[in-house]
Order: sequence, then structure tokens, then C-alpha cells
Amino acid sequence: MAAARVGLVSVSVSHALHASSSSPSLRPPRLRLPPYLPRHHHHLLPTFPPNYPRPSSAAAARLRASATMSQAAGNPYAAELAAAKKAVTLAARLCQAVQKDILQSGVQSKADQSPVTVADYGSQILVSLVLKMEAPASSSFSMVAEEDSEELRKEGAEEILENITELVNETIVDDGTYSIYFSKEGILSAIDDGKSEGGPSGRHWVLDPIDGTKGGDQYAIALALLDEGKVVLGVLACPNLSLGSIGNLNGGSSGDQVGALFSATIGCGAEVESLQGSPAQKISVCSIDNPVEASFFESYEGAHSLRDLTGSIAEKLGIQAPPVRIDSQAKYGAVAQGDGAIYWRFPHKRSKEAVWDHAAGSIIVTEAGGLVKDASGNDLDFSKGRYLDRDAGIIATNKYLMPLVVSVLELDRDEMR
Ligand SMILES: Nc1ncnc2c1ncn2[C@@H]1O[C@H](COP(=O)(O)O)[C@@H](OP(=O)(O)O)[C@H]1O
Ligand SMILES: [Mg+2]
Ligand SMILES: [Mg+2]
Ligand SMILES: [Mg+2]
Repeated sequence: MAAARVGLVSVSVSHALHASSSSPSLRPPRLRLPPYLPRHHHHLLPTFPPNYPRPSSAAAARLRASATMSQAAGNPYAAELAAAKKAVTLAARLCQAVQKDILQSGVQSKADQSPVTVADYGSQILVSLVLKMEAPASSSFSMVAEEDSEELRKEGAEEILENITELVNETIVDDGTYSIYFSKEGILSAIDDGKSEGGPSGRHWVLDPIDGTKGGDQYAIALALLDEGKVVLGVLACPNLSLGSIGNLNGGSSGDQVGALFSATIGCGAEVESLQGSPAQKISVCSIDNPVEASFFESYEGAHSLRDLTGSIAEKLGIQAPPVRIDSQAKYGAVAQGDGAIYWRFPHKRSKEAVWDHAAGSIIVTEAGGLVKDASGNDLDFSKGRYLDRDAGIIATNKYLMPLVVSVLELDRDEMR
């Protein structure tokens, strides 16, 4: 049995993949492990080549067909959208296979003391590999992603690297789209494909392999495409969200399907579908214009947003409903689908906002007819590199409530002067 050692904690990846979830909010893992090839036969498989092969199976043909349909419907980024959906769906499968309780016990600290797990790495690798395999051979590839391989290259990390390599390859084999085996070096370089600085020119993928690493039930795999400094496409996989009752204040019905895939392309609207594959449905933000009827989402983690401030803004706006606190960009998905009226975050002055924490979520809300602004009411600027250049605070809501929230913030600032 393969054991992944993360920090001081030993966890069994193989066990994680086989065991069913103990938490009702988690779906049973979908992966089947090794039957395809015993490990000692891995040398028979091709290793990671310098030039990624093109996919050739029936599944890849379906992917191309869906891109063609989308293109026929007038989506100029149809091929990229299909690739992005494929990438996050595979990554979500890997994340679901590694149980959340094991994820949490398998937490390693990065240099900045933030947590990272085998699934963060695995997800980033899969997205990077799928995007490269699906990209036109002629195009250059640039990705701004949260994780890097530094910790995995250190002495003592051999076992965890081994297990990440196995986890990624098993996910690929189980999916059946690509006939390829990735070596450890290929895995490390796939992580480091995410080191781009982004910026105002050219195209850059922006990835948060797991958003909500530290939190509780909700997490997301968030992928966006920047073109000339603007977000033009976003996909958000939320494996633990109930479809149809996302963030519903009254809770979802027990019959709801779990696992939502949100997507949006500039000028084409926003959609949600099941992660297991169901017809996509257009979504839109709510049309509430009276704050008294509005509800708001904020971070589950108290340290990520100033609760004294959000409490006081809510009171000034006359909001009656208590805050709905959930982790990750699932909050953007929930607002885009109209399950709540507002998502806001006002971090402590010291913390910077990374582009991967907002790029996908923000286009999903704006394409669902909403607005995403900073605390002064300005658009977010994704062209400045790996971090947002912004006034403190981010607000996502509809066009009726946005001016009210911004004016209350203004009032707050005036009071503090
Ligand atoms: N002290 C802090 N203040 C603000 N944001 C923080 C923070 N510590 C971590 N974060 C960011 O908040 C994200 C989670 O967002 P949310 O609070 O909406 O669930 C984290 O993403 P990761 O989980 O990808 O690291 C991380 O980037
Ligand atoms: Mg993180
Ligand atoms: Mg994040
Ligand atoms: Mg993350």
C-alpha cells in the first residue's frame, strides 16, 4: 500500500482512494486503483516526453466535438473552454479521491506557513498536463499557479513525490483519455509550469489547484484564462457543492446532486453543470434590490476577512439574514447562481490578494449579470502579475446592491478619517 508522508504525518493514499467517505458532505471516491498495471511494470509505459502527445482516444474526440459545438454557438474561446473543463474535472476527481480528513491530516506548511497537501500538488499537475496536451502545438504556454515544486525537491520529500506521481498517473489512466505515464521529473516540471508572472500582454492561464485548502467542507479548483490582461474565461469545479441548491440558506434537499462545475466565457454568459456531466444550464445573479431581503457570503475562516467590519456594513445596510460562511470561490458560484445576494471579503491590511483566488470566480459572476469590484467600486485589475493591485476589499453582487455596498464603505471610511 502506498503511503504518502506529508510533513510528520503519514497517510495512506491508496487507502484514501479506496475508502468511502465518513463525512456526509463528501462523495465516495470515484477512482479505481492500479488494476491497469502493476507498479513493477511501469517501466513498460512511455515516460514523460519533452513534447506532450496529442490525445487520440474517443474521449478526446468528444472533447473536440464539444469545443466545435461551442464554437458554432459563437464562443471564440471554445477550444480553451473545453480544455479548461476537462482539466478541472480531472483535477476534481483526484481531489475527491483523497479524502478531506486525510487531506487535512496531510497538511504541509509552505515557506509562508500556508498549508499545502498532496491534492493541491496533484490538482496543479493534472491541470497543467491537460492544458498542455490540449493546447495547439504552435501556441506558447504560460500559467500563473499557486504552488511550486520547492518543497517536493527537498531531501525527505521522495516518498510524497512518489505518491503524487502515482496519484496523478492513476487518475489519467482511470480517465482513459490519454495514453501516457508521467515520470517524477515530468511531474515536478508540470508543477513549475505555473511559475509565470502573468501580466498585461499575451495569454496566461491562472490556476488555484485547490482553493479552500485550510477550510472545512467546501473547496474549489479554479482556472481562468487571461488574454491581454483581461479575464476571458473561467471554470470553477466545486466537488462538494449541491447542484441546484448551492449555498442555499435553507440547505439543499437530500436528493440534490453533489458536485458543481461553473463556467463562463466573456460575452457568452455563465453556466453550471454537474461535475459528473449533465447538460449545462445558464445561471444569473439574483435581482434583489433591497438589502433587507439580501443575504451575504463571507469566508469561513475568520482570519480571511474582517468580521467586525462586515458585521457593521451589514447592519448599516439593514441586512437581516445572518452571514453564510463557506470556504473558497464556491462563494462566487453561489452568488452567480443567485443563491445569495452578496459575497464580500475585507482582509487584513497585510495580506495580498492573489489573482488565482478571484480570476475564475469573478468572470463567472460578471457573466451571470453581476458585478465584481474593489472596496472603492473599481474593477479588479488582473494585469499586474501574480497579485491584484487593488484597494482593500472585494465585493461581488448584482448591479442594484453594488452601489449601496460601496457607498456604505465610503461612509465607513469617512467616519474613520
Ligand atoms: N490571512 C489571510 N487573509 C486573506 N486571505 C487569506 C489569508 N490566508 C489565506 N488566504 C487566502 O484565502 C483563500 C481562501 O479563501 P476563502 O477565505 O474565501 O475560503 C486561500 O486560498 P487557498 O486555500 O487556495 O490557499 C488563501 O489564498
Ligand atoms: Mg494556499
Ligand atoms: Mg485560494
Ligand atoms: Mg490554493
